[in-house]
Amino acid sequence: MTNLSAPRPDTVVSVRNLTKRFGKVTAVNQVNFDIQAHTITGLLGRNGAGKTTIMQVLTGQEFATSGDVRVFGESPAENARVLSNISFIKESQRYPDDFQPKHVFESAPWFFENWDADFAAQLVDEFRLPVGRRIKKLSRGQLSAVGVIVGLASRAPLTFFDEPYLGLDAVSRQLFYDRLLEDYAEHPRTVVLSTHLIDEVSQLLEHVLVIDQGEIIIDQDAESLRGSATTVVGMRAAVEAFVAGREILSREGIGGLASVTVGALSAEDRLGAAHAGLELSPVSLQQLIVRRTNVTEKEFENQS
Ligand SMILES: Nc1ncnc2c1ncn2[C@@H]1O[C@H](COP(=O)(O)OP(=O)(O)OP(=O)(O)O)[C@@H](O)[C@H]1O
Repeated sequence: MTNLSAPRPDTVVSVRNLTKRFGKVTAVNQVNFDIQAHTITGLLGRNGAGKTTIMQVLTGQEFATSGDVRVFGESPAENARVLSNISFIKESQRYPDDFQPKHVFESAPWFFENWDADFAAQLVDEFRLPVGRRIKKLSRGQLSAVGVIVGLASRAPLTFFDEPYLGLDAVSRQLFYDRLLEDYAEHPRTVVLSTHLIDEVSQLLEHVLVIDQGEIIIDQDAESLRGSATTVVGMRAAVEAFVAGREILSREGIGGLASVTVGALSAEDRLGAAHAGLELSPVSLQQLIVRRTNVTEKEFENQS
């Protein structure tokens, strides 16, 4: 998919021809990509696409079937030096019986040398997390908050969030996005975020990796991806004249009005559209990805 040869010097993750099979299931098939230092990358895709499997291989929790995976220039498998620089936050995290959130936060400095206890305490307040309650008794959202707090306050040089906020309400999710962005600006690090809530995180993402059926189908800067399609709306005849000869991604219309989504437009194209009395609107990242993964938006929302 990408122009892959030798990784750039600021490459934190480098994946070459990665295949991971579970018995007869090929979860990840000949995948190639790099992740650059100090970026926030969205790892996106439908259910069962292979996102978690990729993160498990990158964090040394699963072995690759074949291919080469480098994290900070080394194989992550059974590599304590690499793993001490990684924080992997996932919904299925298990804690010892009888553990309370405060025990998690007290033991975190053992694992994360950049752990910021004050930041963790601030987040506990903001997420209203009952730190003295047994983890087993926490609500789903409170359990997610434990993971999110660990992921943020650990300030690991490489942090993976795998659907970290299942159960978090809209206010708490916004809090997570805000704190992530603020803290990332102050303490730059490399973050990989796997999510179905694409539009919610869209503004956070600098790079987008989309995986579909075990293969990378998009590996692109978020900015250029956003600019890769535009919807043109106006009187049918004017719209049709404007889009003639262009790549058409979708087309809708009602009466004399038409709405057509086309590929990237130049500044000159945009001026031309304005002169023709046409309205241009950006296509959301979610819509773009849904189109490329070939499902209807309804189907996508149902599985999110
Ligand atoms: N331990 C396993 N044994 C057998 N199959 C597995 C195993 N782990 C994952 N798979 C399969 O590999 C594929 C990729 O799974 P993975 O969990 O990586 O997807 P995902 O993109 O994270 O999905 P979701 O968005 O639903 O979490 C799926 O078809 C899944 O059923």
